[in-house]
Amino acid sequence: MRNSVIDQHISNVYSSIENKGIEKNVVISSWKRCIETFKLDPLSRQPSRVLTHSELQNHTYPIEEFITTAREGMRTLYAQVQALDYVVLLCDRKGVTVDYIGNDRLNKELRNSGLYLGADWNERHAGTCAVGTLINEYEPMTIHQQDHFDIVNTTLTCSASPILDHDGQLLAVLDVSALHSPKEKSSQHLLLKLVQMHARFIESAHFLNYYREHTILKFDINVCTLSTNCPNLIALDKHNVIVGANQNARKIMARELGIKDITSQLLTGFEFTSLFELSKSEDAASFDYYLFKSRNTGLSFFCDIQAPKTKNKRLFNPAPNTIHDPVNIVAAEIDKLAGHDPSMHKVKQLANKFSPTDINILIRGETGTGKEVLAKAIHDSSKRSGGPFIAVNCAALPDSLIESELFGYKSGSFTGANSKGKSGLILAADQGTLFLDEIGDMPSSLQTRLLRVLAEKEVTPIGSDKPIKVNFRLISATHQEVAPQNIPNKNDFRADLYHRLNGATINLPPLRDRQDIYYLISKLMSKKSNMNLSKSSLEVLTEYAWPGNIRELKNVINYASTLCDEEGIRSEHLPDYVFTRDPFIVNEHSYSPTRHVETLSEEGQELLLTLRNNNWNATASAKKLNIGRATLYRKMKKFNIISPNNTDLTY
Ligand SMILES: Nc1ncnc2c1ncn2[C@@H]1O[C@H](COP(=O)(O)OP(=O)(O)OP(=O)(O)O)[C@@H](O)[C@H]1O
Repeated sequence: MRNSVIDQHISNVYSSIENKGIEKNVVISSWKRCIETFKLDPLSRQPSRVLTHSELQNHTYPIEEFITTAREGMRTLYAQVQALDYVVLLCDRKGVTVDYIGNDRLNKELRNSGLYLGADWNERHAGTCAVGTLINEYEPMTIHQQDHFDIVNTTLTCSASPILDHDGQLLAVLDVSALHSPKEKSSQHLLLKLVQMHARFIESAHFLNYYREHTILKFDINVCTLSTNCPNLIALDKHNVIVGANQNARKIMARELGIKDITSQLLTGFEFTSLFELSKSEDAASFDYYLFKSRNTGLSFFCDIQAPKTKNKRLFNPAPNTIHDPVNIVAAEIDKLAGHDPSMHKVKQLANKFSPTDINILIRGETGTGKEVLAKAIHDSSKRSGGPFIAVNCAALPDSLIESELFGYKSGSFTGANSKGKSGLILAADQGTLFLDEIGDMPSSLQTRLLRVLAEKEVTPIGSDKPIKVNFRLISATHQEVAPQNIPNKNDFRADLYHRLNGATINLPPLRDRQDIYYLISKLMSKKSNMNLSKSSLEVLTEYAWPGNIRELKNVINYASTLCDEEGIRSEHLPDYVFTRDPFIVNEHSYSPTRHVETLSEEGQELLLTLRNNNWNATASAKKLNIGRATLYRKMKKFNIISPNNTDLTY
């Protein structure tokens, strides 16, 4: 940056805070705070403060469900500003970026400038900036280029709007920012309006989600807004007592009651009919709606009544779509697979895109990451959902049975066969979806047969010469690398079959890389009534590496909920091994093979548990198992068990 620009900025900052006569504005008040309260230096060139993964989780956990709700609004906003290279940030009430949508192409620059997930935009660290200054001033604002306090931020432009909760308190901040923009601040005027509008959408979505188990009155003077983005919302309990109202409805009620403070608790607890008179509309154009009239001011409103949703149906579903964006709406079956996590967001987008098609999908991911659950969600949201979903684990079937199980056989075709014959699992999937798990374990002779079925769309049972037409969608899964070009020495997976299976690939992230573990825990715990999880046990579960992924998490939740009392799960109810930070050496560059105790055979489980109980000491473990050390190593290799420290046990 040129020296003259820097000098000008510094002189502006210091002269304006000293100039008593100058008109007070939010930027100058903020500069003053930065110097006098936060003791910041505009020349410090502080790199942006970015939280670590676990620090960030402390900010995302408490508002996990809200983040999921806000996502839809962020996406619609991003769709409108993307072409101009703006990014969308959602920050919590402390200024930490808890969600982010931006252009991958500019990733490095955006990260360096703090326009990224985990960046802390609190004024205390970042100086004057739209998010941080809004948190202090409580009003929508644009902080443009030289308005920023720290010299490193003076090329940015940021426009932010508050998102308030149903008590009128600051819940989050929605922001759009860009690395470069025209010099004039007025160029950002429309962007600020856009951000404010989307902040209101998100507030409404959050309100509707929060009060989903209550009756909700959507009302307005204008009948047209009732079915889209209704500005006024009131929630009633089953006795018609007002339990919540959004900002606009609070203003209307405050007028009605003659109360000035719209954040006041006084605005709830009234029986609705003591304030308003409700009747059915007689106007033909709006006969679907009710009318209500205020008893004091005489104002009339059209009203739509939304009945309470049942608990189970809505729990953890994102907010109802107050924002209409048909292209981006993710099918509910797919959406509920994950909470707020960037890589699962991509998975959901891909699954949503491919589910209506008949493209063959290959799902890759470590054991227990939810490959079958994803395949079922794709099936359930596809046009084949009325048909069968047939799941076959190729690794679990012995080679001798897999052919007859899959392709079926004619009566008397081989010794031991059922005398009536069997139609086979491929035919059972007719009109539905066939899910072939562990496809990498399919014997090579059967790969050729499967390829033929896929190419000709007909199956010939063993012992028959009559092919039968079959119509199914194939989803396959693997925890290992099957792409032929990536395994030059492994020629037993046919390249032509690989290409046929892999119309599209979806990579499922391992649980240790996901940011929505809290969502998954809540989801798994919601099946147990009134179950709580203490903060310390949540921290333990967050730090653990989860080699067995969601399957292991599910087992741990089941284990702990069996041991715990009515107060819920505390650390002492968790199994010992989750306190180990690094239970296995996990190779991040390949699909790690089965290493989790529950996924091993009985022999493997015994071996793993003995090693764990003997602190991975080879001599002690071998002695306990009554085998030699060489046999111990051989067995470890067989079951792919690797010591956490990998030094005392080498092969
Ligand atoms: N999104 C999810 N929400 C809740 N439970 C899940 C989710 N995904 C997976 N699970 C649970 O985790 C377990 C493992 O899931 P699944 O069988 O789909 O994994 P997988 O990757 O196919 O495993 P494998 O590779 O061993 O076949 C199951 O009990 C499943 O119910």
